[in-house]
Amino acid sequence: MRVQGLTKRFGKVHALQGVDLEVRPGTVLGLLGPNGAGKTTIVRILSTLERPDSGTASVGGHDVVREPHLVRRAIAVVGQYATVDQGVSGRENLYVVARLLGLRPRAARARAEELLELFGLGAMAGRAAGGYSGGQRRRLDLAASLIGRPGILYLDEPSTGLDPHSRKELWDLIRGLTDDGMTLLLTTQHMEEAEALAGDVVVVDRGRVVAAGTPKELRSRIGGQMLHVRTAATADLETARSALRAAGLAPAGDGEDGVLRMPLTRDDHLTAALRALAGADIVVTGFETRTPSLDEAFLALTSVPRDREDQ
Ligand SMILES: Nc1ncnc2c1ncn2[C@@H]1O[C@H](COP(=O)(O)OP(=O)(O)OP(=O)(O)O)[C@@H](O)[C@H]1O
Repeated sequence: MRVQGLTKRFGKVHALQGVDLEVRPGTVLGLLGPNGAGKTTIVRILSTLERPDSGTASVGGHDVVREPHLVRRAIAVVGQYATVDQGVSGRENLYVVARLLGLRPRAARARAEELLELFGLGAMAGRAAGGYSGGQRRRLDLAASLIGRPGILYLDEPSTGLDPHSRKELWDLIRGLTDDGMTLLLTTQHMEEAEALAGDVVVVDRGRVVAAGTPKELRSRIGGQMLHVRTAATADLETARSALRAAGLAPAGDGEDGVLRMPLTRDDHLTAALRALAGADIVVTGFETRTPSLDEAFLALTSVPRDREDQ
């Protein structure tokens, strides 16, 4: 899969502003970014559901604009919301998809059984899919997408809404797919998911690639420690943020949970932060350094200051 200089506008919204990325055959690329970053737009273009305004994209060697039918033949897409028919059994769901893809009844039945087994759905195969748990439904959806043996699979936020146990089960299944040589493009908002599944990660924010590398490289890029600042009054967090920015520092995230976070990428950052906060007219109730979590690393990568937006 190769994407070069992809742009896409929806009215005034610049959803993609020149995206480049590449997924090598047999690997998993994690496409990471916050809400509205442009992930779904990239996947929709690569699925031939949307045309780019400019730039090129090819999938399995086929251009998405000039050879959409060949692209569609090579891929399968698993969305955020299960597409299974809730009224019929898991077995029936897979059988119907297999028949729609042109398999004869006997081959369709065999393929359905094979996938039910592979995805640990054998025991509930005869029950209506509407009664399945979230994790079971997601597994059925994944199984349905694999019936035609696609070489390339797009997974859109595969574990959203699943509990930790079901999420791990799903991750194991997804890992198994690449052992069989499949190429995967995975979109997610969670660094943890990208690290669990993807060899390479591309971070997009506001329609641009802001970082690319292995999950480990991205985590190390923000340096060793993270500063956490709390203030007595919530409104003071904004004052603290402005004071840090004015001192040339780069606080990250929206402070939604009452904590302002900032990566400490240089030795003098901590002293500079102390000075900036001491000079602001606020009551600081917490000031501590921590090893960053993966999500904090991600936040730091996607926190482009507002004044640099859309330049
Ligand atoms: N059909 C559309 N019409 C208008 N605006 C759109 C359309 N599709 C996407 N957008 C806008 O383009 C931007 C990128 O959206 P996109 O859905 O690609 O983001 P995303 O990274 O997938 O977000 P999420 O994680 O929330 O799914 C957003 O500002 C969105 O509102």
